[in-house]
Amino acid sequence: MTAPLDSALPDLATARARLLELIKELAVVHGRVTLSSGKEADYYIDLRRITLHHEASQLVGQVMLDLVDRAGVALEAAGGLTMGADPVGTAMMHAAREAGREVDAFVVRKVQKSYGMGRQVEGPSVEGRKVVVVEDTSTTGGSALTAVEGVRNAGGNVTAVAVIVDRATGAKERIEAEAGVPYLYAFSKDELGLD
Ligand SMILES: O=P(O)(O)OC[C@H]1O[C@H](OP(=O)(O)OP(=O)(O)O)[C@H](O)[C@@H]1O
Ligand SMILES: O=C(O)c1cc(=O)[nH]c(=O)[nH]1
Repeated sequence: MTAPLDSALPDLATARARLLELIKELAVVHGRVTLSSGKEADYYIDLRRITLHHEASQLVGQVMLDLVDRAGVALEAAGGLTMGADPVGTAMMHAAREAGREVDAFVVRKVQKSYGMGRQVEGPSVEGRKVVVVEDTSTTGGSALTAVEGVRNAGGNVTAVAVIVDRATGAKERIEAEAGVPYLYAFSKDELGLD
């Protein structure tokens, strides 16, 4: 018989340290790579290997919810541009639920659906609600800004953009200037030992 998993959440310092360790071990890929923006870089942080990982996913939820709370940002829903953002939003939703809070997740489609409900933002309605737009990582900030626009078009009140890893390539400055909301990140590229 398999021993039951210990479902108790680690404290935040432990969660953060373990998540950093897992990101370094599993997500950082060195080598020349083309990015979403078409730019080239010498490393890639494949955070899907983290957000869809059996242990790391729970840590992502805890750490990202804490990031938003520490910044004093209100949230009733979390999500962003599919697909990198999708498991980040759902992890935060589950972490909030563990803490007895009600936070929904949502998904912003890259293109508005042309049939069915014809929505770009899927999930419980964000209309009139405080929404944090999330990302796994940001480079130019373009994906997060697309999500902000989609949420605003759906009537949501964007309170912040929050990402797991910031690559320090101008996303913070661009998002804060163009969207007019704070840009938060859980880990800097320096913490990952990247230059
Ligand atoms: O700040 P940006 O320049 O927009 O780049 C960051 C985006 O790139 C990646 O997604 P990608 O576009 O590869 O799509 P995916 O989420 O569907 O994998 C990542 O998940 C971010 O969404
Ligand atoms: O800019 C991107 O496309 C990008 C960078 C990165 O480090 N990781 C990722 O998933 N996308």
